[in-house]
Amino acid sequence: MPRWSTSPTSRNRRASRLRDAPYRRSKPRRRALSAPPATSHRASAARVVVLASGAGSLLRSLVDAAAEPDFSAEVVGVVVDRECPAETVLGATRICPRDYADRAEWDRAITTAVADFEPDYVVSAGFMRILGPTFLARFGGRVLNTHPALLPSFPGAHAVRDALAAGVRVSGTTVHLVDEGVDTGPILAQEAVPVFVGDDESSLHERIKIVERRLLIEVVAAVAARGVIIDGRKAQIPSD
Ligand SMILES: Nc1nc2c(c(=O)[nH]1)N[C@@H](CN(C=O)c1ccc(C(=O)N[C@@H](CCC(=O)O)C(=O)O)cc1)CN2
Ligand SMILES: NCC(=O)N[C@@H]1O[C@H](COP(=O)([O-])[O-])[C@@H](O)[C@H]1O
Repeated sequence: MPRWSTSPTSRNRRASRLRDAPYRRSKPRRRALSAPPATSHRASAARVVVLASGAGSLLRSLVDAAAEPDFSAEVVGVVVDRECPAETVLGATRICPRDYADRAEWDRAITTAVADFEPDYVVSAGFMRILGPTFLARFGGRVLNTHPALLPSFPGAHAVRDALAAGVRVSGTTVHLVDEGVDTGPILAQEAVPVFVGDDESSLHERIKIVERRLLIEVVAAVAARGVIIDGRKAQIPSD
């Protein structure tokens, strides 16, 4: 499987190469997306933009992990869709509020806002808005999302509430690539989290977030360092 590795070049050439890389197919049904080295403050670190909408605890964990000199990714920007605590985690932050004329216009606006940071990857960490076709055409194959349930169970905006309502004894967290569906993209990693008697949405969600913060950092580090091989509905991070 050919792997596209790109040597650090000018940002413009890199941005256009990144736009093309995810869509070149080496053979039917398989796409390989290498971890393009980024021309950033740390020559080898992949550039990551994080999307958030809420408390931003996962964002904070990722920013703290990426501050370590040997971490394979660097958080270069944050984009939020509303005023929220996540807005204050990193200096380089843009707000893309939902008050555009329609969803297509909002989709174009957030695509531009993210593209301005020239990311290699985008991480949705508590981002509560469905990304549209313009965004996915630009960053498809390079957008990760963390979801507080074991997909395909309990997709959507209220996963923890829905899992409790279903009476499950085990829930968990999923890190997946984002596609045009809602939480339907290829799964990269999952981890189970027990549901305790007496749990409410807050207690269970906090227990899930403890696992999420670690798993998201592990997956972002691995993808940034080794890329992702996408094979139809499945995705695999090559081993070391
Ligand atoms: N194209 C995609 N975009 C996003 C995905 C995805 O899988 N595909 N995941 C979400 C994150 N997410 C679950 O992990 C999620 C967030 C929000 C919703 C949703 O229904 N949003 C509503 C608004 C809900 C609200 O404001 O409370 C909406 O967009 O109309 C579903 C799943 C990130 N983006
Ligand atoms: N469907 C999307 C969704 O529910 N995402 C969830 O929002 C939380 C954000 O926490 P944070 O704001 O503390 O980082 C996380 O648990 C994340 O999985």
